[in-house]
Amino acid sequence: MTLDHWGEIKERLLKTVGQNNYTTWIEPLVPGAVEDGIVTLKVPTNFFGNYVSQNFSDLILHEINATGTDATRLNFALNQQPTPAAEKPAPAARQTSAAAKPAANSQLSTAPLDPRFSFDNFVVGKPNELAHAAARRVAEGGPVTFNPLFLYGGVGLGKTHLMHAIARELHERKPEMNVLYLSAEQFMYRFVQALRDRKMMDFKEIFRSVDVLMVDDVQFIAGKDSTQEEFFHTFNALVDQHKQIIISADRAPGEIKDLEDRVKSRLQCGLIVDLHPTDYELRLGILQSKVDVQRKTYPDLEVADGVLEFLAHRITSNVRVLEGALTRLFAFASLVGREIDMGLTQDCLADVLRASERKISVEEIQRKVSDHYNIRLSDMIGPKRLRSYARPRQVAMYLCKQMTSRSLPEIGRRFGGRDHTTVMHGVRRIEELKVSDGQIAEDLELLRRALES
Ligand SMILES: Nc1ncnc2c1ncn2[C@@H]1O[C@H](COP(=O)(O)OP(=O)(O)OP(=O)(O)O)[C@@H](O)[C@H]1O
Repeated sequence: MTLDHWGEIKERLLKTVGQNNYTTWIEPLVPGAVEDGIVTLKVPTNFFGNYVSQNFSDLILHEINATGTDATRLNFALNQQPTPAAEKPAPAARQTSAAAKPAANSQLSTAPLDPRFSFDNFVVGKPNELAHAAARRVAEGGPVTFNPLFLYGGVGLGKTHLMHAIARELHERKPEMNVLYLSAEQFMYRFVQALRDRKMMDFKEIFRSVDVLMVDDVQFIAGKDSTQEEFFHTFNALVDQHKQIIISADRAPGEIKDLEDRVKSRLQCGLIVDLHPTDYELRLGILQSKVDVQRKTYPDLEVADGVLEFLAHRITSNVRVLEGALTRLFAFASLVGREIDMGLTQDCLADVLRASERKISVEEIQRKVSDHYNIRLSDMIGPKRLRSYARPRQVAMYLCKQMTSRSLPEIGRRFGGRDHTTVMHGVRRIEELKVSDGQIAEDLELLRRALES
């Protein structure tokens, strides 16, 4: 039996996966036989089949069933005859490797680029300005000055956004360049696949033929010895040829556990830049820019004064959460036909607000800070005015002000019943020192990370 309604199934998938994913991953599929609930789909390469299987098989199964065929499982088989769709490189591949060398081009597929992730809609503020500037520089595609560019930062702070923006910009400026963007997980996956299919020569050729290699979330290969080894060789081969490498991770190379020293030291050779946790101004800027995007879908919805400021103040965890909150707010407001004001925000985002409230407590901050400076908690909170206690105390007050929604008097109360002016003085002092004293800036950064992890 063959699969009926493939056209309709594809149309439904287009709606769920979006145009980009559709053209790259769904369009080239060719329906085959249906036997005992197993639907065969023909795919142009093994890699392609595995990617679709991992990412879209549930959806595809769902849509097949929705159009009346009883299907329990998908089977991906190599398509022996090239299909019109498979003959063309997938758009995502074209996006980043328009003029790839012929030998590599037929095999070079790259992770799809998210159309929302461009430099135009990346909001720049103090915490990310360096990372942004470095990303812009490599996106010019000029001579390689630092190799690799290593971007790191906590969850949801824009690493993937910047990586996609670089790939996109490189493609636009230098379409002849062969740019390969993929996650470290995909790197490993393709490596393992090549080993299994005895295609290591092809694998090496593909990876060594790129002009720019971009690997997202490199911490993923920690502890995976043979993948690390292959990554190391790929890395060296490309650096020797003066090809640009761009890497992202959730922490600095030296802090990635179970990463071989030689890989660490390679990663440390270039420029390492850090996406710092967002500050209030950046969060507000991001919210404003995301409101402009939402307005395209909901032109009639107004956001009352104070709502964005409130969100920027309260949701400090990461940009993804902030973005999700705003999307939910617009969808909810349009459903219930209400204006987006503080009342609606509180109703609609109660869970998010509670979670971010719960996230970091004054006590946690006090504990982390006293551990960090190796002093007793009671000394930090107590009355002693020795500098070795007073400075950590001010650091802790500063972090409480920044990372919790507690007021100055409340913070004062929890620091041994101090007055709010003492807290204010402490916060100001740390703000000054943050600029003039590298050690304090570093301490704050480490503490903030530890608290947010
Ligand atoms: N400065 C920014 N301007 C606009 N949007 C941003 C900014 N920073 C992050 N975002 C948005 O936040 C979301 C999360 O960003 P992204 O996926 O790049 O995070 P990440 O650092 O790669 O996180 P993860 O560690 O989970 O992989 C994305 O939708 C991204 O567009």
